[in-house]
Amino acid sequence: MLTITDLHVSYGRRQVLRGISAGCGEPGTVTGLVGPNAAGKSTLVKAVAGVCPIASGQAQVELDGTVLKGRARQRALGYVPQDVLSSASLTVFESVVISARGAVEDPLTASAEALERLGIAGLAQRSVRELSGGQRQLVAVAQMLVRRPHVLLLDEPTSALDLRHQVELLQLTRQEVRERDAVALVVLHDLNLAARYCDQLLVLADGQVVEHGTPAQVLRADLLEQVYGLRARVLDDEGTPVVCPVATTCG
Ligand SMILES: Nc1ncnc2c1ncn2[C@@H]1O[C@H](COP(=O)(O)OP(=O)(O)OP(=O)(O)O)[C@@H](O)[C@H]1O
Repeated sequence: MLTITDLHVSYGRRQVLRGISAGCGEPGTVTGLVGPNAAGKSTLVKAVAGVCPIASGQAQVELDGTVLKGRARQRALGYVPQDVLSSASLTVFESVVISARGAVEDPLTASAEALERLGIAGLAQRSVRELSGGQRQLVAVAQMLVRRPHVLLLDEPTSALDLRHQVELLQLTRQEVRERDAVALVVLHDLNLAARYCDQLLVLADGQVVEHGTPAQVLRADLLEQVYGLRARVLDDEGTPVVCPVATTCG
């Protein structure tokens, strides 16, 4: 379980997160973190991942009734940052094995399995440096998944992927958390993918939570207008909301 309580984060004197509180779902669920540019989504994920200092409040990770601290907390977290830059002169397989070390019993087998699950086993012997943006993004997810974290933190994991790979990655994320009773917090800009593959959505704007609920509860025309300044119709596809922007004079 991941529980965020009254979390404040500042960059210098600039307050970016202003009292975020949210429980990120029951075990086995995916929470989509959505909202406009500069809302504070990446900052929230970084604060939970422990890579950006928290001014006040907390992001508590609980496993089997115990609140995790220190190294145990870090081990339970898996983080894929927004920019997966790598200049490492490693092969894909080596980079995943290094990530797996210390986290799983058999890093070689676990790494091969992770690459297989992501459909990138064919890249195993390629140099990470030579990969395309989308391939690199999938390798970064493999490096995270291979550690079998309890809390998966993915910051725009689909930004470089084609539609098929976006769908497959989100399906895999959902399958992974369900199989292992883990939780995932996933930053997404595509509201229709978020609606389809997330159990709940947390909407941030200007460093605060605007709405939190199931996709059908959250994705309403009035909310889209309020948060994004976007006129849209929201259709219903057998219980899943589908956002259709209304054409403006320039569109
Ligand atoms: N390292 C930093 N130093 C100073 N300000 C920062 C830093 N990182 C982010 N910010 C500022 O914090 C605010 C929130 O940024 P953040 O990246 O968390 O937003 P976001 O919701 O993830 O945006 P996007 O959807 O555009 O990726 C922005 O105003 C940004 O300029």
